[in-house]
Amino acid sequence: MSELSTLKCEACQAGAPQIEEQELAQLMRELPDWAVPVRAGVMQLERVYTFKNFKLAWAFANQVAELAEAEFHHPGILLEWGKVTVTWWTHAIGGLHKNDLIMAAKTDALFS
Ligand SMILES: C[C@H](O)[C@H](O)[C@H]1CNC2=NC(N)=NC(=O)C2=N1
Repeated sequence: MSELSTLKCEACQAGAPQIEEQELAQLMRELPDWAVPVRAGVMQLERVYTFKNFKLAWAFANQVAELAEAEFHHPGILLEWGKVTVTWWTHAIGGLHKNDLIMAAKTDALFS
């Protein structure tokens, strides 16, 4: 269990700073299976989880949705046959906040 996954998201509003590059690099060591794409200038965290069939992928997608609602921090979730792609970023700041890394670690904890 990563240390990140034990943390709680902090309330984050527009104007909050994006995570610093150095802290991001350090914390990404706890998220080895996640990529950091930049889309339309927005830095994101993304991981593809694979499953034996659609039903298992669907169940995991639902768990991620429940987690997001519980933390009131929401990802992009792409559900396909045997795959779920989860993308975290903070809409309010148009980039990555430490909350996104916490949520990525919590998402990994659902999968393990
Ligand atoms: C209105 C606004 O979307 C809400 O305050 C919350 C909901 N969930 C959220 N989720 C994410 N990923 N980023 C946000 O900025 C965000 N804001």
